Amino acid sequence: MKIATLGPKGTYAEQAAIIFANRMNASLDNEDIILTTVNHSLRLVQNREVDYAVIPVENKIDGLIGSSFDALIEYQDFVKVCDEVNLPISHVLAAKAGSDWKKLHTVYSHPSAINQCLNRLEEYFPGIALVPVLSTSEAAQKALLEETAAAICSRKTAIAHQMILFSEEIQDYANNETRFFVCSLTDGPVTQDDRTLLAVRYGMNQPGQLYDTAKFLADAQIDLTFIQSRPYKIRPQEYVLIYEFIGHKSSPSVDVALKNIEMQVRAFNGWKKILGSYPKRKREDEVEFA
Ligand SMILES: O=C(O)C(=O)Cc1ccccc1
Repeated sequence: MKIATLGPKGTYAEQAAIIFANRMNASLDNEDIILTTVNHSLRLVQNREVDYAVIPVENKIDGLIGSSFDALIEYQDFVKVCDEVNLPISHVLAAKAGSDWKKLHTVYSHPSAINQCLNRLEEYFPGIALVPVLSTSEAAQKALLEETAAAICSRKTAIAHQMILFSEEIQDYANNETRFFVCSLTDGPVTQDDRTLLAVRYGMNQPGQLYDTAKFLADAQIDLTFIQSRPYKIRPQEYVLIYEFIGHKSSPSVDVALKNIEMQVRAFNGWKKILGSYPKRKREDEVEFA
């Protein structure tokens, strides 16, 4: 099995990919994990160069990771969400061995990780420069090159680089966790505890469009888990709406709602795309081993 995910080595996404491979009883060698960007991971699935992509989509403190949803919309013709991993997250603030926290000037991390620690960082290090990079492990690599920089990353990654820990559990709220989507060329199987992700573009604007979609779901007794809007990047102040709800796309009640939504959006030259159906999973530290 080959899996593409966010790199370089040492990201939380890599941990999620390994957890998913274990769940599938697949053995992974180092070369079976391709460490790259979120967009490129999905492209590798589309081109059949890997079986799965694992991408971060939602953090308990910082919320939905918009750029990952944009990538799912971009690749939706071929790539579907088929599973998820809910990973407990605990960040450290780490720096090159020998650095002095009193001289700290810059903190690098993934933008979501920075947001998860914003209050603490402002309290402990007022005026510090917060610099976003593509991942927490890239942040660690950057911090190692500077005497006055630190990274927000996992404890494991900091230890692997022999860094010193200025602070552990640096996130603003306890019991932090991030949800990752697993993506492949097909949706997940029906498990009776599934969710579906739907993207809707309404086309011509009409009052009550969001209400009508929500009503089709409500009429079919479908429970919404979130609605998110993303910019429709080719026209200013226009949006793609993303709905996540309980139920597999192949269940009869979801099918009825989706057919109604299809008629609704077609009437105004809009579109609807199913981004995938996938089992709802427990947080990994609550999973019981057989
Ligand atoms: O940068 C990482 O390590 C990622 O996997 C993305 C991310 C960043 C912050 C919290 C969870 C996941």
